[in-house]
Amino acid sequence: MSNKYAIGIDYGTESGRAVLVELSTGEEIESHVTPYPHGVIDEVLPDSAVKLGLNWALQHPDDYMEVLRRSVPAVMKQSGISAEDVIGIGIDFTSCTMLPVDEQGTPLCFKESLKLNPHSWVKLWKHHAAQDEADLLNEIAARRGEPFMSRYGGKLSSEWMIAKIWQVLNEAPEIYRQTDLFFEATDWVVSQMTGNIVRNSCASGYKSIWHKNSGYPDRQFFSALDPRLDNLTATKLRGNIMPLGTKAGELTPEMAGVMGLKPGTAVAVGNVDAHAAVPAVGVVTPGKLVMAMGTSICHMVLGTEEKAVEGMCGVVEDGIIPGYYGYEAGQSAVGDIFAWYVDEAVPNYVHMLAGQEGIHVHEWLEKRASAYKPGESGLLALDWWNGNRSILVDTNLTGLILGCTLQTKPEEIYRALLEATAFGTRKIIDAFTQSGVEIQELYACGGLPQRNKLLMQIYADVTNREIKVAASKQTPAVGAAMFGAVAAGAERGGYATIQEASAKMARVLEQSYRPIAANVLIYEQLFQEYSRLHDYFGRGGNDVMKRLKTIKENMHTDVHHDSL
Ligand SMILES: Nc1ncnc2c1ncn2[C@@H]1O[C@H](COP(=O)(O)OP(=O)(O)O)[C@@H](O)[C@H]1O
Ligand SMILES: O=C(CO)[C@@H](O)[C@@H](O)COP(=O)(O)O
Repeated sequence: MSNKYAIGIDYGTESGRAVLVELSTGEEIESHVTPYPHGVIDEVLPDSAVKLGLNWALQHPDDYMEVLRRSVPAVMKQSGISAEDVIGIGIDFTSCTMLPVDEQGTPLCFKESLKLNPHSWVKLWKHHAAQDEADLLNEIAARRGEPFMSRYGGKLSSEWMIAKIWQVLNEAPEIYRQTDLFFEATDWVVSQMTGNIVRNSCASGYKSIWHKNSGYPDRQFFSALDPRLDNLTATKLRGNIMPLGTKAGELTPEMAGVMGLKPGTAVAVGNVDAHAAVPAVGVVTPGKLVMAMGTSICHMVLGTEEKAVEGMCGVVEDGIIPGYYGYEAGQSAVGDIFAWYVDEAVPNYVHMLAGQEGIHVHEWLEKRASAYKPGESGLLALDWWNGNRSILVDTNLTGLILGCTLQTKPEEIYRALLEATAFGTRKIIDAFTQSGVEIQELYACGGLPQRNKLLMQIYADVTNREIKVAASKQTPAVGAAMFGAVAAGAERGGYATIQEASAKMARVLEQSYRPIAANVLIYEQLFQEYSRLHDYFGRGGNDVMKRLKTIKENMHTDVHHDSL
């Protein structure tokens, strides 16, 4: 029998990437990246003068289709393999990235009459404008003693589905009324490929308060939020919810033509980006924390029991690997913080020197920052540039750098920012282990681990744990391809289970990062200081960050009104 292949597509924040993977070894034959033509829409709606509010982040649904139109034919062409031998497709996506569609599955923002309404567009995972709804949801759920709250670390994020839907209802009831379904973007793309409406258990579990045994919360809960949401789950969230690895359907002839593949190719149910990465680094058992490190970090670990962990994003049975409870926590900004610093705050001379050395500013800063010992700069930062997802679950928190003097150098600030994100991860690890979810080893994947060695050494030192690094630079896409192979099934040359696929296809680099004892000691001291700042600013000791944000929002509203 000829070699068989699957295609995995990873839909990130800025781009979608397709990889073509050989199934017996996991070898990545070809990959192709399509940057989203419209990128992240956070200022003005496309082709319009409609300005977006603070904390908005939207996307264009056609950008996702563009990835299918460009990247899939590209990997097929580059590889020269026959479409007959591609037996499965899997996709993974940022989440909760959601959109409203009509009865035909057409996104409402494609309609002339609705396209100027920001609520008709895709709300990206990092859309943070539903915080009021999230706060109220948490208050009402706590008052009612809703049992599901313990599965979500005691608080639901404004990034998740119900807060986002409620914001649509509050601010654009006409869009809510015209919405037939609210979709996770991953499920919408699968529906476009197969013609079937199938939701995936992973995104539904983590982001939409769905539970394998008890389903969604009852109608009384939704009525208590808002009587207009009473029947939400039976109407606008309806649809079969299927476990990961299930075949959602087969590629339609039309989409097969667009993608250069065969009609009938198996398509797996959608998945969440970070979660797809777990089997792709070979993690199918408990005790191993997988960190998907990119724009943000998602932390995933498996367990055999359901435990309550402060501030986790969720624990979902079968949510990552069938047969286990999958735990997820996360930091809403990591690479994004470093990007902010490089783009917005690094002095011009650094850009010039990096240019003269022919290296990227990140590399220049990393090189210089590596010359410092932990603690040597006297700086400490709080990594809340995009709020705090875990463990405080509060998007109203903001960033902080402490200890600057007239001598402070850009590379010292860069190092303090790297360290701050490592302390954020350490907080998450401590929350898990203190609640009885074991973590012995760390695995890292995503865009950061192979780009920044200093960052990885700092993480090993701050967490005092060895970190293994994924061999692939496209780990979620490889994981998605594995699920595509499982959807195709063993009889067609794929795999019967994700565990089998992982055993054959997963790969990590030989070189790992081990903690350096001297650094561990200093970082322990710095972490104690970080924890004091964390609690002071994050747990009500001083709500200055929130007061500043309120003043800013009020000023923004005034300025906006003045300019009308
Ligand atoms: N050398 C580097 N050191 C630290 N961060 C980097 C470096 N190069 C890129 N980044 C950051 O990595 C992030 C992109 O990560 P990636 O995993 O590729 O994307 P995504 O999170 O969208 O999947 C960006 O936020 C970027 O600023
Ligand atoms: O929240 C999740 C997964 O649960 C992510 O999709 C979100 O943090 C975005 O991830 P990226 O940093 O774009 O890889």
